[in-house]
Amino acid sequence: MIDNQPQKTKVVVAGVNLNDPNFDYYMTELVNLSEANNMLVVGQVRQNLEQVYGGTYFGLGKLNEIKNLAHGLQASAVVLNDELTPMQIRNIEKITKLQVIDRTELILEIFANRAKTRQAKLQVQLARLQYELPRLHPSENTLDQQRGGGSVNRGSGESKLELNRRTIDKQITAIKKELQNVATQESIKSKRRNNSKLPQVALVGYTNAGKSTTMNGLLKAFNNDASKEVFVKNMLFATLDTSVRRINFDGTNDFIISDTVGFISKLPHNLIESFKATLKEASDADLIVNIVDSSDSNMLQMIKTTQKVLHEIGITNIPVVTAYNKADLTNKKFPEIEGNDILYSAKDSKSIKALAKFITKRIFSNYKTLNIELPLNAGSLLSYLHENGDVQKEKYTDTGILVKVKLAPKDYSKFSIYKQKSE
Ligand SMILES: Nc1nc2c(ncn2[C@@H]2O[C@H](COP(=O)(O)OP(=O)(O)OP(=O)(O)O)[C@@H](O)[C@H]2O)c(=O)[nH]1
Ligand SMILES: [Mg+2]
Repeated sequence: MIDNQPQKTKVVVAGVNLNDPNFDYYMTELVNLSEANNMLVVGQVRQNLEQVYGGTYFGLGKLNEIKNLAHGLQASAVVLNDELTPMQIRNIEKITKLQVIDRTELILEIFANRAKTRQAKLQVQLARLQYELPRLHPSENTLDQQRGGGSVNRGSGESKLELNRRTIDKQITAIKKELQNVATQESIKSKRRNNSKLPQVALVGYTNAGKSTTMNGLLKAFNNDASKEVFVKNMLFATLDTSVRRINFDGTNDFIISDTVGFISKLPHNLIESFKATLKEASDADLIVNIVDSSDSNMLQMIKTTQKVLHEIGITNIPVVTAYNKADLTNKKFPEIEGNDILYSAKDSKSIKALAKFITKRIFSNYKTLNIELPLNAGSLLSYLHENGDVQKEKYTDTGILVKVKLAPKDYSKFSIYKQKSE
């Protein structure tokens, strides 16, 4: 049989611990990320420091330890747990004679390999160029085919560097423009959905927690259309886009459900920025379902990571429920609901039904009826209510417009200032 598996690159992972209680967890993630990038982790090195060395990140003794370990184990690269400065990377390469890959570059590379749609590809390309731009260096000039060292070539190197910068700047502008076009098309679609008044539920969470499997389980049980199913795979960042489906769990209440890109700690800032359009469904949601792999020993850190990323993308005041998935891999009884938590397995049909009920109850129980009096000249507010709520009564009086309307929580708080004094 022919082995089609590409040869794995042997690497050593290394990190500096600045007294961080989560350091072990970050190193575990780094190993998983390296493996997701087709690398074989053969060794680990760590150094406890009060602060990193400005020029070399690690101390010199530690760098020699990394060099000797890697050479002994035939590793060709060292993967580092932080985003390093270009100078630190160059110095470590010089001292260790190893290829140096920092955490940001590693994540960008995985995303680049996984991206399938035009939007995802553009988003990753943008983040990569933004990462590379400040890292251009005269001696590492990609346009300069004949690399020359020393002072003789410096002049030409610098002008080529300028040229390189301008080329990348131009590429960045072009990609941003194209992304804007894609985003406009997406936002038209999303506006159409918003105008249909349907509540939106976003499945979010740590990568590989089972968001897409959950989405498929729900679609299979309640939608019956196999063509609507999304991609599932046991690997980090299987999903890099947002899939949106209309669904109905109880025969009366339709809503929109979305599955999106998974999270991990220390997601590169540029990447989050570039993926904001993809994450828009989550920021517009009425309910966030944080899906967690309950069989993983790092479950608590994974929940915290998701909360942190949600905060970074500006999602702070949307109700969140936690769905503890993969209960079949634990010895706990499931499905089980407790307050805003559910323990379930996306692969178990009884669980999927319980999850559907759990979600339906939470989105629709949040809806409230409000009796308000709008000013007579507030026609635009009234049309907003017609578009976004269920207007049950509307009466013009001498002093204003009396309206009885059923609203989602986000609109409820906006309109409570118009509350009728006496009802
Ligand atoms: N045993 C078990 N495996 C599950 C369950 N849910 C999901 N999985 C598996 O977990 C792996 C990841 O599932 P996905 O649904 O792709 O996870 P995801 O959260 O969408 O991951 P990303 O898109 O990479 O962020 C797959 O191999 C699934 O088959 C579950 O309830 N039990
Ligand atoms: Mg997925």
